[in-house]
Amino acid sequence: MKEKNPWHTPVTIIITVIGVIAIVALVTVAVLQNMPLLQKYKYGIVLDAGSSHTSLYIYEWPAEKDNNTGRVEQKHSCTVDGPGISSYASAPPKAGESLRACMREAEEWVPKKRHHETPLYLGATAGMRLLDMENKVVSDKVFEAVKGALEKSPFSYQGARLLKGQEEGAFGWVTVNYLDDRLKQGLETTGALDLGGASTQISFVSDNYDGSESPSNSVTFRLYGNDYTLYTHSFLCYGKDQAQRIRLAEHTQSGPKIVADPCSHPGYSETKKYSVLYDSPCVSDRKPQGAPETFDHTGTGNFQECQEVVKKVFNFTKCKYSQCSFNGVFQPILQGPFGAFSAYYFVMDFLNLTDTSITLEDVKEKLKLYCATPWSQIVQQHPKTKPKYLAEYCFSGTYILTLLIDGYNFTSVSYSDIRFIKKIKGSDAGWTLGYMLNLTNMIPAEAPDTPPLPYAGYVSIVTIIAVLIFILFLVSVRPLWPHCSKQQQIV
Ligand SMILES: O=P(O)(O)OP(=O)(O)OP(=O)(O)OC[C@H]1O[C@@H](n2cnc3c(O)ncnc32)[C@H](O)[C@@H]1O
Repeated sequence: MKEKNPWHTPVTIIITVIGVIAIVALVTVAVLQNMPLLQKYKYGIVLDAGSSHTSLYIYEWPAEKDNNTGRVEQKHSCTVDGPGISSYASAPPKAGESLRACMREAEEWVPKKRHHETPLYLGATAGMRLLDMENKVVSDKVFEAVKGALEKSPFSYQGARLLKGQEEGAFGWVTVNYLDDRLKQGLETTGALDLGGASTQISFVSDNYDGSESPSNSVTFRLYGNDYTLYTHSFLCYGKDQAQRIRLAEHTQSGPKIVADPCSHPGYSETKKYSVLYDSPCVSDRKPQGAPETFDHTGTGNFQECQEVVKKVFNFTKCKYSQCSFNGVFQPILQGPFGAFSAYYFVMDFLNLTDTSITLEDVKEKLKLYCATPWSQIVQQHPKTKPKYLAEYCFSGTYILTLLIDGYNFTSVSYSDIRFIKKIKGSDAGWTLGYMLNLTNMIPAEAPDTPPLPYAGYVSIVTIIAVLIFILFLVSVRPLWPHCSKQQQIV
């Protein structure tokens, strides 16, 4: 006699098989329906036409995300050979030609099938702002030349324009905070310090700034459901190249033949043209009368004296607001942290001073030693560095410290809130990404709705519920089974 297993009846087997098939089908459909699709990307290109040079940035983001809410990252950058487009004032068509190599590179980096839908922007900054002030006709010709070159590309050309200083500052702030994920998460924001060749920008959110005092310094944003009133100011002529001109103009008011410069290394000597030094709207009205054609720019390498000379670049006498930075410009109380990029980074990185936990006293001591180092030794130690940069690091470091401390009122305590940065998560810090995010509406005003569960959670819950339903079903039909009695069967 063998006891027959009640589960081995045909009805039970059929129900079980159907149930298992149903569970497998349900889970498979749930998994397939929600499986991430093969990643496809969209692209955007921005050209930063700066005073010293032009850079091209290619950005990429996942194509399948709704409302373009996927994370945007820098895929590639290309530095255009030669100077900034404003330097082609005497030969505007060359400004357009200069972009050709980087545009060709972009065609290789962006998949061909995406070319026609990839937006292409060019934004020109302080170099073109100065040229525009100096000679509007010529600056228009330079713009025509670059527009002509960009229109010929296979990308979706969206325009080349002059950025306002305020836009440059605000979009730099957007970039830094977007890359740091501070906007999406509604975290306290980071201020942005940008030092270019011809202008410098400071942008930050301060609890004691609501835009009512000096409204021209305020920019308001609503991003991911949060409102921001940003303080921003751009100082034209206070980028490091133009500040160097203003400082040298102070030295050369009497048109001397020899200029003994405390901001250049001892032993440094270079013959320079007065016409070149004063060829900028930042200094052209100060050109000394009856000066010789050239002067000998020699170095004495004295940091303290250099600091004194650099301080003269700023005007601290007048302020019609509750508080000012310099030149009578309103600035609310600083509120950090801050990210300092472009020339702030290039210079402080070269001088090994990006670590802001070093005290300001130590930073000054290091600069003092660096400025006093003979020029021959500097050249020998840095054979690969561009001589133009090398000759100016003592000035540039001194200028950065003076701008931050005397100009913007950073103290020995708040100085440590500054981070000198080049890239954040692989993307360059600068205005270009913020500009593209804004023009493509990629940062929504309201926080996008997100599914209540992540993908893995969703699949797990569907599986568990399916198994539970099946068990429940089996239990509920059990009394109907024909051979489910506890009696033994005689076989
Ligand atoms: O914003 P604007 O004012 O138009 O200027 P830009 O766009 O040309 O300014 P960048 O940020 O590209 O560069 C800022 C300055 O840093 C200089 N620079 C670039 N690389 C450098 C390096 O490695 N060392 C020192 N200086 C550098 C450059 O010549 C500029 O004077």
